[in-house]
Amino acid sequence: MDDVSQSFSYTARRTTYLTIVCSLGFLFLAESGGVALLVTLLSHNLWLSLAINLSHLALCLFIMKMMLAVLFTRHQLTKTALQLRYGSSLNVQIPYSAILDIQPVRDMQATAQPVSARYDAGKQRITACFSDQGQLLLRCIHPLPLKLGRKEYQVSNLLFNVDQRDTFLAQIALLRATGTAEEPAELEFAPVQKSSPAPTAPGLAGKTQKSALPLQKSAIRLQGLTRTFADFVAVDHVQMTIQEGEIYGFLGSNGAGKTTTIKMLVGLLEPSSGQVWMGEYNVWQDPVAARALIGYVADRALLYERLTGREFLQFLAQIRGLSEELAERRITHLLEMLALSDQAGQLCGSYSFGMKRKLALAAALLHEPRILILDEPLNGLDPRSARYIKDLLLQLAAGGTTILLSTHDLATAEAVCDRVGIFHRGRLLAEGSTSELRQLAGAGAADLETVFLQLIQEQKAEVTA
Ligand SMILES: Nc1ncnc2c1ncn2[C@@H]1O[C@H](COP(=O)(O)OP(=O)(O)OP(=O)(O)O)[C@@H](O)[C@H]1O
Repeated sequence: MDDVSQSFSYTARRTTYLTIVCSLGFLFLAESGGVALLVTLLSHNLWLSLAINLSHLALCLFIMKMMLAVLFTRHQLTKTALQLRYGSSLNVQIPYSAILDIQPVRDMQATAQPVSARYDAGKQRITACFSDQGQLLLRCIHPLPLKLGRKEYQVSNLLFNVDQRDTFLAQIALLRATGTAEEPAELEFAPVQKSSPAPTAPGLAGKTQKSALPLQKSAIRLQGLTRTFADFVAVDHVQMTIQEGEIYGFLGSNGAGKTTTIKMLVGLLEPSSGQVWMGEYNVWQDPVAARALIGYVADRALLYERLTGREFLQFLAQIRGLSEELAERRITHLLEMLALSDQAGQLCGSYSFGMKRKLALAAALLHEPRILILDEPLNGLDPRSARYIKDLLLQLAAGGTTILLSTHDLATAEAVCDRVGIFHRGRLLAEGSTSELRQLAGAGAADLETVFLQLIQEQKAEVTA
């Protein structure tokens, strides 16, 4: 087994539990002892009474052992996996790479059940709790075959308790970040270079300056992505890789193909050819798993006009399967963060355009997606809100969220994006950081606007030549 980084027990209410178990054990022992004594007196058979007494004692010890076992809960964080141990029936290892997320919850129902670990086939859940304090719900990316007792089950999520829940979450977040970087064997794709030029950029390939990145997982990958409408090629063999935690901007004039590309990424428009991956999932072969990773804000916000802002978010939280308590906490936080708290009780239909966009962003962030895809996120926002959203995007990316946004606003791209991809007539003309693109465009390109116009000009010249 790997080195144990930290181990967590669960002791809340241990004394109360121990008192209850001991009292019950004592009562059971006294009662069964009385019955055994009665049998001895009535039967006058020494061997029979001895056998009855011994079997009662064995039964008592067995029940006590079962009930006390849960007190020896011990969860360990190793370099690559979380080892969950609860009583004598559950002892499983879950690799960090298999974990979708871990959320604090409070499921009272779970603790109203017997204390032994159990499996719920409907939810594909193992519940290993004996208190509603310090509960965590771990969701797996894929159902995992895990053993409970002697049986193996397909498990999508596990409910368990830990002491020091916040420390546990912080520690596991750290280990997941470092643990995955130490697992090159699990990388779906070879490490790529930050500004690998798009093969669909004739005449420009090789011009971008490459800068090597530390080993990272790709969050989004497009391979030969193409979409035609009748004879018109709206997106033409686009090839790109976006790394985890990167902010990537799609730049391009009207009709360049940005929205069409985004729609294919989020599973709304089927590509004519080519492939798209979100993390390890192919969007068109494994759509449910891929979409679970994404938060998406369309260029036109679609809201339920007859619900209030808060009701709309509550409705989406239910669809996303968030517990009521967690949903309320996140909704309140997001409404505050996006300065919508005062309007949360008003109907969405009465919201201004900018407010609708902010509410759509809150909706996309509800399930804390690993990948955020935003089509023109700053359109229609006042300068203060726009500034606020930009800061928020930087914060999210610093926390590891991958962000892909499309924009016409070159200043935004320059201020926020790690890299930009310039689209023109459905093709990815060039990509790189703004300084790389400036170099690419040659002397005199002082800003992204000059680069953008120059690249498009070059492209026109190439087409006419
Ligand atoms: N459903 C459709 N049927 C036919 N043509 C379409 C369809 N959707 C998009 N197009 C065409 O594909 C091209 C790319 O459109 P897209 O919306 O992707 O551009 P864009 O870069 O997002 O533009 P903008 O910045 O103006 O939003 C356009 O010429 C558009 O007319």
